[in-house]
Amino acid sequence: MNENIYLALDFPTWQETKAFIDRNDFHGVPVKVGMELFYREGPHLIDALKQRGHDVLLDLKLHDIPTTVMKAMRNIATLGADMVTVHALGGSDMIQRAKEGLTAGTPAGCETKLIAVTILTSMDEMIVNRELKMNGDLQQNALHFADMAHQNGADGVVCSVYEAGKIKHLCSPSCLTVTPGIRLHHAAAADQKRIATPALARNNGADILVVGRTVTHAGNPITAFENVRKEWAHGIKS
Ligand SMILES: O=c1ccn([C@@H]2O[C@H](COP(=O)(O)O)[C@@H](O)[C@H]2O)c(=O)[nH]1
Repeated sequence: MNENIYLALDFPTWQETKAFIDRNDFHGVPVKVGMELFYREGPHLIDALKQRGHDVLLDLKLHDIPTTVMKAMRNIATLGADMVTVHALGGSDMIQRAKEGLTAGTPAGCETKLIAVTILTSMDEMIVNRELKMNGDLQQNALHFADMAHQNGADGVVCSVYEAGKIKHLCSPSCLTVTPGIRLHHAAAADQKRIATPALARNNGADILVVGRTVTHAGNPITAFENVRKEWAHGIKS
């Protein structure tokens, strides 16, 4: 069952990942694979997860010169992930070439969607304006990156819950909004800055939730995941 809730498999090894999935009966749940696990286990991991019935968001956040990204994407396309990420900060040419590589490498009958990261949810105005010296409002910058990525071939964007509805309004209802930084009430933000509950994500019109530590570090991951599902499906009953 795909409810568009992707569980972030931020574990060091496949052995630990598999043990977590099996222990909590998260079989067939859509998953996000990031750098930590992918750099340890390599490309065969994607096939292993697909064989076990998981939809896979491969979150490698490519950001390099356009030719390098195009060639990397041509290889990534053969892995069979459902979505793959690049940084929008790479610019319009990089995004176009990423799409070109993805299209060229994708086997017939398969599809891997290209998703562009706008502004990381671990960043706030302090970082964006004062450290990175980006001008203007964080949200306006995120919307601009989303629009640029969409116009250059991205199928969707990674953004915080706070930008999701606005991005869909600006770009297109078909532009997928993938939202990390999800926390259940009272869960620690840790290194995230723009966090939100599943209920707010629902209210703000996000398409896809990425849930990591609010489930994986919970005392009871099954209950935590169930609570995410309930809020995402029904909001919070007052
Ligand atoms: O802007 C972004 C882009 C990607 N991520 C990734 O999502 C998960 C979130 O993990 P939590 O434990 O729920 O904080 C993680 O894998 C990040 O690499 C993001 O958080 N923000």
